[in-house]
Amino acid sequence: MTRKLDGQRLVIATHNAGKLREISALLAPYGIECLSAGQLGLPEPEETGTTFAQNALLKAHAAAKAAQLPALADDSGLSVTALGGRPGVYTADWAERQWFEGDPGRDWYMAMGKVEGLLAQQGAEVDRSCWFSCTLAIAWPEGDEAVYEGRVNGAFCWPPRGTMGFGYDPAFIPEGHDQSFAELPLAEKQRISHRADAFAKLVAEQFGA
Ligand SMILES: O=c1nc[nH]c2c1ncn2[C@H]1C[C@H](O)[C@@H](COP(=O)(O)OP(=O)(O)OP(=O)(O)O)O1
Ligand SMILES: [Mg+2]
Repeated sequence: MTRKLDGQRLVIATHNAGKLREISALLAPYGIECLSAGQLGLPEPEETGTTFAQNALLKAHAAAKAAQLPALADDSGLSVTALGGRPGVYTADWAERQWFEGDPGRDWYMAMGKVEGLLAQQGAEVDRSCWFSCTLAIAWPEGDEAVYEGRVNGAFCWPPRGTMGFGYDPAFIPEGHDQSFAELPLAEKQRISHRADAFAKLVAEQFGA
């Protein structure tokens, strides 16, 4: 049986401000006090896994152990069909500035441009379909764990559009919409996103009857 959250406090084991905002909003109706990894001064573990689940578990266990509280981590990324699912688990790495110019920090525009560059090599008629994946992992200090996976399909658009959201949002148009995740109101992203899909499964198991 999966362990369930029984206390009020939960560490949100992410150093990404955009994720923290979305996860805190998704948790708001459930009376959970969210403590962020940044707020607690927790280190950012190296993401050595080769799957979203491995990385999410690694981040959740590291935070749970360090804070001695249950912790929720999110590992996510964008997979492009015509690129064989890349960048996938390596989506954040593609945005590392040092990858481009030996300079720490992240540059989403450069990373989206790298995806576009690889797609453009395949010609104007290239399949632009892609999907965002999100794996949420909860870990407890005693070692228990729970994993929830979500996905949203869409198309990679270029040039990027919109100013809301974070990361690759300006280049992603979810299926059934004409606007990118960075143009849609946050409430709509929170209804259909990969994170929302994983979160619905978490809610059903953790907070369900
Ligand atoms: O809704 C999203 N909208 C736009 N971009 C997104 C989204 N969800 C994930 N992404 C991108 C951001 C990052 O490049 C990668 C996740 O990488 P990932 O390692 O899971 O997160 P991260 O390093 O930014 O923060 P942390 O590990 O501290 O949670 O996928
Ligand atoms: Mg990361």
